[in-house]
Amino acid sequence: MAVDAGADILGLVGHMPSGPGIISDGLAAEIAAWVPESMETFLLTSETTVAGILAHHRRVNSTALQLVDELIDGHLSDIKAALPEVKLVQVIHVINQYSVQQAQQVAQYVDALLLDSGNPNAVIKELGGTGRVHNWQLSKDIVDSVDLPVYLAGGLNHSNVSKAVAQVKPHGLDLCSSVRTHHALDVEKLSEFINQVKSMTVN
Ligand SMILES: O=C(O)c1ccccc1N[C@@H]1O[C@H](COP(=O)(O)O)[C@@H](O)[C@H]1O
Repeated sequence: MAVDAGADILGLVGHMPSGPGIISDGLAAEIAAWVPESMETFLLTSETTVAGILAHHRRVNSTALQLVDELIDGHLSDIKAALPEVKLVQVIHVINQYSVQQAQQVAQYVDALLLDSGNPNAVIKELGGTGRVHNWQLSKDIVDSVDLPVYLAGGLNHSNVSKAVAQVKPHGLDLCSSVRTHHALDVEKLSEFINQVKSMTVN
């Protein structure tokens, strides 16, 4: 569905404490093996140890790992050393000025950053898929202060995406809630969003 609608990257959402798009590792592996080679597959993992992340990747075999939480043991460079061919994308949940420092600290160890609106400190952690917009000025500060691709996520939809792109100037966009109906991916909403983005780049 997402391939037909014109998406460049497929997000495969692993086990999460919350969020609408979770699928089993078995299904994620099937999708990762099936998509055209030109398409990237981002495995969203909430694992917080190097061993857990490597094991999750072994089960799915995606082209990239989207780390939606912070590591509690080991280091990002251990993951890179073990999986040099896999793109590492660290999610920064943009909350306050500390988020900008956090982004700057991890930037040297990963291939890209993804700025989202979760709350890892909530009783039930929110690690994405919230449908909420965050402070785009902080996101802009991050884009301006790191030298790697930065994706923007968090509450994006067809009516706010032009403003988001104009303000933050991200490398790419990621979204979930606004292209779903009754929790399932809605191809019409996704096509509408992608067409909106494509018309912005043409104009
Ligand atoms: O998609 C999900 O269900 C999900 C669950 C838990 C963590 C991340 C998840 N997806 C990521 O959430 C953001 C965007 O979410 P939204 O548009 O604000 O709803 C994006 O990075 C997705 O990859």
